[in-house]
Parts: sequence; structure tokens; C-alpha cells
Amino acid sequence: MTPAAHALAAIEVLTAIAERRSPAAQALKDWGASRRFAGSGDRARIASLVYDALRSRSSIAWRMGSDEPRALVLGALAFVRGVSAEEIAASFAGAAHAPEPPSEAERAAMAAASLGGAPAHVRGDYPEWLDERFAAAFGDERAEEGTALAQRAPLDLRANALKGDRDKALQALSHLRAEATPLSPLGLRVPLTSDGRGPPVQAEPAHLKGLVEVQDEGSQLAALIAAAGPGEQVVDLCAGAGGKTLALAAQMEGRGQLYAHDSDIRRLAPLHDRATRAGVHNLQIRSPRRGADVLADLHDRADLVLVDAPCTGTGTWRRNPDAKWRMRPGALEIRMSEQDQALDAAAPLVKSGGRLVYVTCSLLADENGHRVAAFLARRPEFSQVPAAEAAIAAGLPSLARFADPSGAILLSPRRSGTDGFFVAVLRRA
Ligand SMILES: C[S@@+](CC[C@H](N)C(=O)[O-])C[C@H]1O[C@@H](n2cnc3c(N)ncnc32)[C@H](O)[C@@H]1O
Repeated sequence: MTPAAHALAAIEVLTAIAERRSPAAQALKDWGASRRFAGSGDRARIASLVYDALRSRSSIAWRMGSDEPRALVLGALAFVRGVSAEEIAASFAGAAHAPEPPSEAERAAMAAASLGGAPAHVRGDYPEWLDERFAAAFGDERAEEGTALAQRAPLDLRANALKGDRDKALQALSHLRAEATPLSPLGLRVPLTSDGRGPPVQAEPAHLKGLVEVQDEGSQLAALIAAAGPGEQVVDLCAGAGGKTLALAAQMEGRGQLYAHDSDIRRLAPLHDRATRAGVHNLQIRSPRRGADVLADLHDRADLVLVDAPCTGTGTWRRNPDAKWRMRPGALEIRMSEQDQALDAAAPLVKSGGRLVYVTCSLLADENGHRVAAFLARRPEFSQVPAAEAAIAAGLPSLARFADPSGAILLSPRRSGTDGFFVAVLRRA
């Protein structure tokens, strides 16, 4: 397929998303299923263009004067990828499957468009209903934070200390031009292609042998701040597919006991194979069983309980731009109540003197500091420890600058160049 055919396909997919309210991943899958001629490379290029358009949807719409799929794709080419109107016209002209070349009005918009006078939510490409919350979190810098959240995410990996160190991983992935990440001592970053696609790192021998795991640098840092120690009893309460479980396991160097739990058994399923590949031998996966408290024997025993809580994922919008436009106020309310439940489930597991580390990949105070404050009011036996101190103790003094006034750490694409993460460290008396 030609670049023009990719643009036409991206317009078709964005039309399906708008008309059928389909999630982007589903719309892309449906598009591919009915067009077998498109190979995997074509599908990846189309997806990349669709996601570029979605990441910057409101600022493109403002500049193009339209939020129609065609305007979004032209705008993604022009403003995200820096393709000139002339180049676009030349590539569309005469191609078999191609959108109409840009009209005079479209060319003028692409050449002259500016975001001057646009409100913060348009400049920052986030939903208008979240403006107040973004203002509470970031004040006058909310548009810049939003803009950083609308960039493409890098492809980050974590070197698994159970299998080797970062130098070994860098060596193993030197053909992908992997480089060390700036903040995590375990992190590697693999460059993307100019149209935003990453190499298939999961097929690399280094991944198949467990030397590296795909994990955003912010997620790595959250796990490092939690600082599971060798010999400790550690519970990862909301383990999901185990991204942070595996990071905690590596910190424990095979000593002590790690327990992974999730209320949704399907999410835990991949962890069994992932742990084997990563060489983790001190992990018990406690799958949920209807009507049973599968963690009952751990009450008052854990040195560390990690609550990597379910959240709106506002911090990961770079990877999932579809989610930011699909998010509704009702979903935020549900997540807040789930966060309170997860914290209440974690509290009795922590032993006297033990830590409860609360993590979200959200940037909204409702899900972060407000949940911690409400928990501390319900559970006076816990108090908050400055996360900067925990970071320094974990050998990460450079993270102290990301501390917020409450003592938690807040990472974001703009602040730390990572996905957005909130980390609060609580200690039980
Ligand atoms: C942010 S995801 C976890 C991601 C995972 N820790 C990782 O690093 O890959 C949150 C998880 O919490 C789970 N969850 C929600 N409420 C829970 C609860 N009360 N107890 C345990 N798990 C819960 C969800 O099923 C979901 O898998």
C-alpha cells in the first residue's frame, strides 16, 4: 500500500470510530479483517497514523477548523509529522487508493494554522470536562502537560536483574540502538521509526530469555520506590499481568516471599508464563476464588503491600489516546471507589512497621492525593512517609524533585519524560 492508501485507510478507521463509537483497537482490527490485502506493516502504519490523529485530536480540529476524520488525518500528517501541504498533494495525486488532494481551504489551514487564542484543553489536547481537574493538578502549565501527554510514547524496557544487568541488555539490543534511560538504573529505550512504530522486541532472544521486560520507565521507578527488600514478605495486591510484580521480584533477588493477587483472574493469567521466563522462583500467585479470602493467612504479615490501583489511566494517554476521548465522569467515580476498596483490602495485610505503597497511573488528584487523604482519615494507624526519602533510600535521589507538597511523587511526560505515575508511601504504626 502507498502512503496515500494508508491515509485513506486511516480516514476510514477514524470514521468507523466516530460513527460506531468503536474503540480504536477494535476499529483497526475490523478494518484489517475485511481487507486481507493489507499486510502487517501496512496495518501498523495505518494504526500509527490513526493514533497520531487521536493524540492531537482537539488541537488538529482547532487548526483545521473541522474535526472530520479527513481533517484529522491531514492535520496529523501536517502538524504531527511535519509533511507539507505540497508533499501531501503530490503523494495523493494519481495514487489508486487515495484521498482527494487537499483543497485550497485545507492547504491554507495547514500552512497558516496556529493555536493562538485556543483554550488550554484544546492546546493540551484533553477533554474539556477535565479542565478544572487539570488546573488543580498543574495550574497554568496544564496545556503544556497535556501537550506532553499527546506526544508518542517511547518504547522502554527494564533489564531483569535476575538474568543479567543493564549493560548486558544494552549489548543484546545494540542492533536496535537501545540506550540507557535517564532516570531508571534498569531502563533501556529503543528508538521508534519516524512514523512511530517500535521494533518487535518481544521476539528478541533477550526478551524470550527473560533478560528484558517491556515496562515504561515511570512504572519501573514506581516499583523501585516501593523498594521490595531481599528476605521480605511482599504482596502485590493489584498485580494484573505482573509488570510491577516482576520488577519487585528482581529487587528481592530470589529471597523472601512475593505474593501476587488481582481481583480479576483473567488479568493474572499471563503472569504465570512471564514469571517463569523471568526466572522468578519466590512468587505465589494467589488467584481470586469466589467467596474465599485468598489472602487471609497474610494478615499483619507483609513488610510491603503494593497497591497499583485501577485508575483512569490519564498518565498513559500517550499510549492509549483513544481512552482520553472515551473517558466519562462516571468512570472516574467508579475508579475512585475501587481505589478506596483496594486500599482497605491492603491495610490489614501490612504488619506493624510495614509499608503500603499506593500507585496510580493517573494525574488526577481525585485518584491520587485525595484517595490517600481519605484512607489516612479512615486508618489512623497509617501515616505518610515522604516518597522522596524512599526514593533516596532506593538510590534514586534525582526523583526528589518530583515530590508534591503532600510528600508523594508525581511523574508525568512533561515532568519526568515518563508516563504519568503517582506514588505515595504509607507506614503502619
Ligand atoms: C493498574 S492495573 C495493575 C497493573 C499491574 N500492576 C502492572 O504493573 O502491570 C490495576 C489492577 O487492579 C485490579 N483490581 C481492581 N480492584 C482490585 C481489588 N480490590 N483487589 C485486587 N485487585 C484489584 C484490576 O483487575 C487491575 O488488574
